[in-house]
Amino acid sequence: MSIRLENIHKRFGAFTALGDISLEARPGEFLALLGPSGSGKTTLLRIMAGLEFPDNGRVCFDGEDVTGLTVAERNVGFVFQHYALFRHMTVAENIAFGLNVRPRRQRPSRAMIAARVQELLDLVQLGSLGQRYPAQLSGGQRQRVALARALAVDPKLLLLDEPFGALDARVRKDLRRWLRELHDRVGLTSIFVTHDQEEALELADRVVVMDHGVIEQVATPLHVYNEPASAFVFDFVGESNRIPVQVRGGKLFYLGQPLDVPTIGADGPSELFFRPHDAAIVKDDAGAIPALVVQVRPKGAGVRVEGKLIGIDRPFEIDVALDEAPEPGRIIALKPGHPRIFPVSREIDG
Ligand SMILES: Nc1ncnc2c1ncn2[C@@H]1O[C@H](COP(=O)(O)OP(=O)(O)OP(=O)(O)O)[C@@H](O)[C@H]1O
Repeated sequence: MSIRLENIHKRFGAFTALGDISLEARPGEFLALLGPSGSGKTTLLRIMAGLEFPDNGRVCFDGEDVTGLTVAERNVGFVFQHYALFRHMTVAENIAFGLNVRPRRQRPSRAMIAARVQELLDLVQLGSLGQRYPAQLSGGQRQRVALARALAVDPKLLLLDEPFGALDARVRKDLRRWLRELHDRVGLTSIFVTHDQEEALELADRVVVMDHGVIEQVATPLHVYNEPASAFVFDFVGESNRIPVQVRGGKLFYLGQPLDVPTIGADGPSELFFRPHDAAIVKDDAGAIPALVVQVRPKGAGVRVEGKLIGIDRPFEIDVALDEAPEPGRIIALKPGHPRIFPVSREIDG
């Protein structure tokens, strides 16, 4: 199923939670809504589910306008972090819930429901735990039951709001992979809310980066990481160093000195961004950025060098090979690789 949002606006009193959101998820796609707390991710997901209604705009499923339909009429599956399992019901009863509450004429027979529950238990790899109660399961197992419950009604669209938020890092990572496989196997269209960039980049076909109720960028994980559309996206989707610079006549200046960095962009105050693993320590300090090394720590096969930029007292982090590790206390010359330059804007000031 495809889902299309057209010019969605949502206000809570005088506060605009969603500006003007237009977005499309293709059939079978796995989309991640990524953004900081309060950026409007959950509100957007609730609007798709039919738990919240927009002030303006349309929600279409497979081209059909469903904006006015309730959650019960939309047949979507959803898993919310705080949408807990029913404690007084067994795992099997929890999974069967959505089928059992159907009006009599639409309800499958008891035997069919039991068979469907077993099929879902097998799918989420909890085959023999149907008679347990939620309190007798681990957090990760509970979230898998919540997923099975969401899938019981055969939704074409699965909406997930930080479903693994409360779990520890290891379990989270395993469940993430498992969820992606499940999505592919069942042939769903899934939309996943997270504020964790690693989760979004690892799971999604495309990432929707949101801030202050608007979409900053929609692109594949590789594209948002390597070609971020704004300073906000650069900062939010990975580790970054940001340095205040001036663009003048196609050249870049840092504290009045020219930097040996290719520049495209309009004249004016700007910020230079680069990732820690894209920087090098160079011998020649002409055109480079002087920095004081404070700490050197192991990182992967190399080291993470941390310290302060000389002249502006701003921290930096770069990753270099072990045999290039500088001594703490030394002054080095930094050369950014794959730099991006953005004019100074609201996000950077903020
Ligand atoms: N029912 C409501 N009444 C008033 N304001 C609301 C309501 N629901 C959400 N908001 C506000 O709308 C904004 C967006 O909230 P939303 O929950 O969509 O953000 P989010 O990106 O999902 O954040 P988080 O990651 O913290 O869950 C927030 O500033 C929030 O306080």
